[in-house]
Order: sequence, then C-alpha cells, then structure tokens
Amino acid sequence: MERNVRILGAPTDYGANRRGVDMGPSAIRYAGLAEELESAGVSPTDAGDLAVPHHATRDADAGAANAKHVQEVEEVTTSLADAVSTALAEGTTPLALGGDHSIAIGSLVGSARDADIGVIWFDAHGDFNTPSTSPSGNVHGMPLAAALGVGDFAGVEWANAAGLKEENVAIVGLRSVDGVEAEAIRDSDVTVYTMSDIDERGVTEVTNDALDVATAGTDGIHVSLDLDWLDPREAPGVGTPVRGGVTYREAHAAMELVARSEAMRSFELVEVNPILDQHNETATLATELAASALGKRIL
Ligand SMILES: NC(=[NH2+])NCCC[C@H](N)C(=O)O
Ligand SMILES: [Mn+2]
Ligand SMILES: [Mn+2]
Repeated sequence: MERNVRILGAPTDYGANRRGVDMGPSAIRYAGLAEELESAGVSPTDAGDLAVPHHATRDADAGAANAKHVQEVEEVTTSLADAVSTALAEGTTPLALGGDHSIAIGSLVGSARDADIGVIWFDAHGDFNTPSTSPSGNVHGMPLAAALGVGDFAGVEWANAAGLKEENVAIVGLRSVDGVEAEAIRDSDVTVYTMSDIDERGVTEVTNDALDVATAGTDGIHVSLDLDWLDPREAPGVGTPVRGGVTYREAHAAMELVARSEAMRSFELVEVNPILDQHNETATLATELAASALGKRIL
C-alpha cells in the first residue's frame, strides 16, 4: 500500500541561539520536498505551517536563562504533538519540518500518544541537557531528555513522551556533548553510537544495531534527523556545526536501512538554517535524505 506522508511545518527558532532556522520549512519546501517524496513512491500532502508566537523583540522576552523561551517551545510542541497524533490516527506518516530541534518534543509526544515507540536520533549532539545542566539555556539541546522525563523534566507533562523507554532510544553519530550531559547519557539506558563507532564498524552495522534497539518490542519508530549529523562540508546550513560528521553516502546508506526496516511511523528534519546555508544545499540534502528514508530506490 502506498504510504501517505503529511508534511507539518514547524517554523520556530525559539530553541536555538542563532536566528534563521525558523525559515527551514520554506527552504525545504522550495528545495523540492514534495517532488522528491513522489520520486520515492509516497504521496505527500502539505498541511502547511503551525502557528508560532511572534515577539517584536526576542532576547528581552527570553524568559528563564536556563531554558530560554520555554513558554514558546511548550506552545509550539503542544500543537505539533496534536498534529502528529492526528496525522497518525488518519493513517498518514507525519513528517515535521523544523525549526530547531526543540520541535522533537512535539513529535515524540504526538507519536507516543497511542503507541509504544522507539527512537533513532541522528545527530552530532546528544540533546540530553536539562535546564540545570545546559551551558547555553537553549532548549534545542534538551529535547531527548525532555521527552524521556530526565532530571528537571520528570513529571513535566507537556514535554514527556508517555511510555517512551530509554531502552528503545538510540543516538547515532554523537561527537559533541557537554560535561554533565555526558554523565546523564552514561547514567541512562539510552544506547549511543558515536562517530568512533561508525569509524570502526561502519554506518551500516551501526544503523542496523540502532534499528534493533528502537524496534525491540515497540509498535514503530520515530526518526529524528538533525542535519548537523552530517559533516559541515555536506551540510553547512546549520546553527551548531561540528566537524567530523557522516558523509553524503553514509547518510543515504543509513536512511535506506531505515526504509528497508519499514518501522518508521513518524519523521522529522530539523536544524536547517537558510541564513547559514549556501544556495539551499542543506535543505536540498534534507529532501534527498527524506526520500531515501521513505524508500527511494535507483532501480
Ligand atoms: N539540536 C542541536 N543542534 N543541539 C545543539 C546543542 C548544543 C549544546 N549541547 C547545548 O546544549 O546548547
Ligand atoms: Mn545537533
Ligand atoms: Mn539536535
């Protein structure tokens, strides 16, 4: 049966320091997302953009220094969670377009609402900070901890993805982690595959292991793809680039394994920042990787 994909734009940069990632949904659409998805044999429907609160000033309205704009993040992720769970209930695969990575809280809450899910987090970063451990106060460094209810996020209902188990979460491509954040990840039951693991074992074996972790006993998986997972040479248009990421080919290989698993129930592309990009190449890359994850084949 043909897969119907529902595109959900989440044009927010409240979770990030550098402005511009709120233009990600437009950039990804203009790069030809719908056509790319059609070439993968899926039918996309574009549900447009979620409403994001607007401020005339930003820094002055940031709120708590240890969790900047958390009010706005709550608002956006709550509506994204509803849109994701509605998309799933109506038999479509939600594809959220960020926006910064804080939107993952909404994707995870929505995807976990009526199912037991696993998660693969393709990212240079762990995004496992909490307000008390974050060096920056930027919520895009916290969504995984938020959804799992780690530390300060315990019992924070709007942020916790009900029933999501650390045992079913895999981070792939990690190469930048803060001190206390690293301890929290080590103390958790989340499985981490660093770039060194990819160097040693190859992206295929690592991704297959991550798929095993995320699918074990679950109804399906959420795939969160932060474009800074790739090397900045391939994906320059991101706010927090880190050298030493995966190549274009490695990224496609991983996405093709995601497609082959047929386990993906929800998906997101985050952290594309057109202001920092060159000729929309990072957005274009995002569309190509989405097509691979949704089953595009050469022949
Ligand atoms: N989704 C991202 N790009 N996250 C970057 C997080 C960077 C850093 N660890 C922080 O907490 O601020
Ligand atoms: Mn990242
Ligand atoms: Mn991230």
